Amino acid sequence: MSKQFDAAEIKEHKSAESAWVVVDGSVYDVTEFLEDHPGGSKILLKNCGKDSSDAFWNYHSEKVLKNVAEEYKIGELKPGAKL
Ligand code: HEM
Repeated sequence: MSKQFDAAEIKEHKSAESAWVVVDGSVYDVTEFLEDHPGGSKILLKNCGKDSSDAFWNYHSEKVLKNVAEEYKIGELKPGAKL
């Protein structure tokens, strides 16, 4: 079973030292990806520490989630957790 995170923990990871994004209930540690993000580190960092599903789907296809994000997945948002 994958690791589950509560909202408080996710919110702590919103800096270049540790940057997590949540898309559709999955949690991704994108710290190492910030500088490689084709859309730039700034916009990605701005969306860390929170649920960025809407922002994510504005700019990416399903392929990006499956092929690129998967590598950075560290777990799931706890069911019922409110971000
Ligand atoms: C797991 C997190 C993310 C991954 C793995 C990721 C990956 C990528 C990739 C591979 C691209 C290249 C374009 C493509 O292939 O579609 C891209 C572009 C982009 N991403 Fe992300 N991204 C992530 C999160 C975000 C978030 C949260 C935002 C916030 C809005 C964002 C904004 C953008 C923008 C603005 C572009 C440029 C789009 C363009 O040039 O048309 N990304 N991203």
